[in-house]
Amino acid sequence: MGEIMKFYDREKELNYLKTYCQLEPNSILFVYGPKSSGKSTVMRRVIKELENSNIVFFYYNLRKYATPTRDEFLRVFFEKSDKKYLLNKLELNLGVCKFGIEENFDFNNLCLNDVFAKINESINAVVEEGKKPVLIIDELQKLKNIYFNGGKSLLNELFNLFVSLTKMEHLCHVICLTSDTLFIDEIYRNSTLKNASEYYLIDWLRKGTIRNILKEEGFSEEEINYALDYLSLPYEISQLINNKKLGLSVEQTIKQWINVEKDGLKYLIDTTDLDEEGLYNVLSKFKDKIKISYDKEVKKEEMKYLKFLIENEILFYDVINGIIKPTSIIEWHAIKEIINAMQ
Ligand SMILES: Nc1ncnc2c1ncn2[C@@H]1O[C@H](COP(=O)(O)OP(=O)(O)OP(=O)(O)O)[C@@H](O)[C@H]1O
Repeated sequence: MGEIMKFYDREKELNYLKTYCQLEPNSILFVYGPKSSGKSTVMRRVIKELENSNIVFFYYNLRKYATPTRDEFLRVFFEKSDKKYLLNKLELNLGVCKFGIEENFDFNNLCLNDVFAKINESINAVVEEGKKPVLIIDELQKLKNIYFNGGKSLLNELFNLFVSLTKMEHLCHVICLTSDTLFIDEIYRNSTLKNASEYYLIDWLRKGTIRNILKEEGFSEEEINYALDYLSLPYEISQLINNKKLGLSVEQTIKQWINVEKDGLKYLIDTTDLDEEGLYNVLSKFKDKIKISYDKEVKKEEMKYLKFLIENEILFYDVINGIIKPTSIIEWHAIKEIINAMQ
């Protein structure tokens, strides 16, 4: 699917990530950003554009799994084979790899040390062939609740392994993608990862980019100027183009989107146990501005409301830059309409 679709300009992000993959591994990279900002799409594009380089990508996409169990994790990450690494059949059109594990390996009796030894062997096999291994995990936070014998948390142990592969041994890049920003917040405060990780934000599309795309797609100057006040995410552009073909005006499409978000937000407020006033107060912070500073504008007692809105993907919390904003500009307009209706 992704391959037929148009890819909208992400020049800066592509260059950053492509260059990053070719530098010596030194830290774990966390790629984060608002919901649907295009993190996976950019990453997959990076892999495609580097397909003829000497990089071997181990790419795992956990998006497809609700919450993987320990067994599912093992089956996603490893495949029985006499090779140390082999093509990942779940991602055939990307030409990425997966760790190999001996035929007689007993998945049921694996301990974490065995798992990590296997990962190390695969990565070293790549290095010995004179190639560069890069490990990418999309939606890493889904491994959060997996435990191995002795109650060891898979994710915590993985972080230790990742620090060793990158910062200590400089063997392999580790790139983790997530749109769960409360998870990024946890990671940011995790002591194992202090001074061992970097963060890269894939944010909304820039206005200039959106303008160029709409121009190329034959939208009028008037339509473009209208749309620029509302669009921020790549899929909104594709949908706007489709809707135009289907006879809907730019204005109609955008009004519908805002209504959908408004409805969703109202439902959320109506069905939560949190008190409405607290929620509205927090939402009111966005009345006249699109982003707020976590340091300066959030009081301790407001945190539970903010957390609720972040968990439900109404707001996006960028811990690295210390700001909170709606997940999209459409969402911002929905929030403003809800606050205005209150008064
Ligand atoms: N640069 C782009 N050009 C065209 N379409 C894009 C681009 N980036 C993203 N999209 C489209 O936007 C949608 C969301 O993209 P994607 O899944 O990559 O976002 P994400 O940030 O990884 O999402 P999530 O928040 O779910 O992790 C997809 O339908 C994708 O095809």
